Amino acid sequence: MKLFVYHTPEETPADALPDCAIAIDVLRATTTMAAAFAAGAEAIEVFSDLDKLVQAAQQWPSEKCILAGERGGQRVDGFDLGNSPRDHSPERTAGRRLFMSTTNGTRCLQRIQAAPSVMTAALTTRQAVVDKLLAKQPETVWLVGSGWEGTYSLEDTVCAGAIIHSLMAKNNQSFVDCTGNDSAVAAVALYEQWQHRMAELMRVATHGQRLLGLKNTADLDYCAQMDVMDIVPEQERPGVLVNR
Ligand SMILES: O=C(O)[C@H](CS(=O)(=O)O)OP(=O)(O)O
Ligand SMILES: [Mg+2]
Repeated sequence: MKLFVYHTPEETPADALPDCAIAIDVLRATTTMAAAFAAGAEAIEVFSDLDKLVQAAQQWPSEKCILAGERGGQRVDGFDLGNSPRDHSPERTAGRRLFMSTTNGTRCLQRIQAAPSVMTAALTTRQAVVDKLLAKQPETVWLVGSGWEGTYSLEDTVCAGAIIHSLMAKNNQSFVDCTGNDSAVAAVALYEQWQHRMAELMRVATHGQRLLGLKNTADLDYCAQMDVMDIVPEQERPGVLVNR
């Protein structure tokens, strides 16, 4: 298995696809997706266009649907939820279908949706993702950070590094065996530097500072947790994720 890290969706090669592509948006879309599945969501449909999202949701009984939309870090007016993992509970989410749009995570999933296998990862689900990769053994894996509006986000790359770090340890492999590009090596170094200080890293990261500006420290601490959920959202068809 060779792992390639791309800091943003825009960095991925236009003329190639891996066997498995993994979207990472630690703050907060892929952390929130895992939280929704942990609370019993039936599926998550992702959209970049809010009008299309509303039209798709109208095809379902309203009691089955949750409209989850975020712009500028805040809930979209008229939507049920924004993009907080703490919004999800079995009472609110179990058996329901999320129709979701966020600033960066949605764009990342759309960029990789043609890959034969597509998953999402977060720090909360790092070990579950590693175990899934060990079971599936894809030859090539892209770990794609969602970044922020086309620029690099520290927390996404540290999550990519955490995944590679664990895979190398479990397989007893060297960097040469496991990493496919220089960004993968750098991501592991970043993880090794911060692995015991994830909550601090969230506060150093510009994305974390944006959320702090919105007085959202609780989401930062939630998203900084490592290996707390045995959930791996996987693409069933383009734009639709399920928890198999
Ligand atoms: O809701 C989020 O955390 C971000 C938007 S912002 O950076 O806070 O404005 O969206 P995401 O798609 O999860 O990066
Ligand atoms: Mg983000």
